[in-house]
Amino acid sequence: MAASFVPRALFPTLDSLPRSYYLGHHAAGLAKMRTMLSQIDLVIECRDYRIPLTSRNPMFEQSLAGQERMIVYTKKDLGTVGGTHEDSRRHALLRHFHAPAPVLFSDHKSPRDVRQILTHIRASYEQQGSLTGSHLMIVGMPNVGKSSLLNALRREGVGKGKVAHTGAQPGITRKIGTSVKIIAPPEGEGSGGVYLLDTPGVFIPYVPDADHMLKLALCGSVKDNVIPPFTLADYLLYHMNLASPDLYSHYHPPTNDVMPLLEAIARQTGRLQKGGTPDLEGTAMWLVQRWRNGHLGRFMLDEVSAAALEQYGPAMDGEKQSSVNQMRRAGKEALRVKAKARRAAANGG
Ligand SMILES: Nc1nc2c(ncn2[C@@H]2O[C@H](COP(=O)(O)OP(=O)(O)OP(=O)(O)O)[C@@H](O)[C@H]2O)c(=O)[nH]1
Repeated sequence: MAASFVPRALFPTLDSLPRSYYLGHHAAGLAKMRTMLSQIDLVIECRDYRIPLTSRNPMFEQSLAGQERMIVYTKKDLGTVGGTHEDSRRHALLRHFHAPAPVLFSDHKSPRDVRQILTHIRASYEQQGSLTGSHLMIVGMPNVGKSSLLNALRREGVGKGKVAHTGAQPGITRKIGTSVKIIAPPEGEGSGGVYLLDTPGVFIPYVPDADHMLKLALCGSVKDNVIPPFTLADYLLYHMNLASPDLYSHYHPPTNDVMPLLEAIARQTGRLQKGGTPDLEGTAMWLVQRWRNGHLGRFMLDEVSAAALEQYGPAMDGEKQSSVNQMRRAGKEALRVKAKARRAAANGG
């Protein structure tokens, strides 16, 4: 690495970025989730490990108040190389932060991680002693890995294959599905067992500022057409430089300028348009996708420290409360628009 290279300490504030992100079906999903909570014994709340703070949603937390829940930090493998002292420190802080709710960390491809989650689920089920079985709901931001976890729990729990669709774009799970069995009833008992319900990405990301929006977009919780590809690639470059410019040294020497990096990658990987000009936009999305798949470094986007968690503490300040109200209003408006469109379609336009 060039000794003189100094990474940007801050990413420039981008006032033009959209700060709210809203999908109509989220509102309907959230409303439906609320009506179903009374039949749910345990909520499994998935959060993206790389953004433990940014993935918070006060509105969602309000809806779950008083519900027994378990927090699962998904995509652990993308935020860390694993097994370091730093990981243990971070895990301890997050466990303390969410107490008394149990906190687990998962890579959906790790049978060990999935079995640990199953052990907690089983303990909760046995404690309830329900004869009719235990009903769980899995919730979390779009694209956080809910369906992958559901499939993994089912695979490890009852040895059955994939039921829920997974995908690299947010919003794959659109309808609240039926429940699937993940733990069989005890031997000799016909009824019982543990059933898990998949929900759509009802955990609408809470986006108070551009930095939140960029992190959510980089992690794939916001559709890729919301943030311009160059902005997203530049934001990734900013984080790669903070982690280590060696991450892209194969393509370019350390730089704070994303365009020459994209051009170098486009040429080296053959991403060229007619006439041989580099396809910079396509390369920007390819770069982001490479990172999302763990090929350009595994690092956190949120710094997890006691002070940062304190700042994000459970108390909701005025600003957050007003954001919750805004989201509620946006939700109601989206439902009104949808209902109007349906009425218009029923009346023949
Ligand atoms: N590396 C890694 N990738 C994961 C993990 N969990 C999920 N993914 C990937 O993340 C993407 C989204 O996963 P899904 O399970 O479809 O996410 P979802 O929360 O059900 O998505 P929505 O349907 O949009 O709400 C897929 O490409 C998965 O392969 C994980 O633990 N590690």
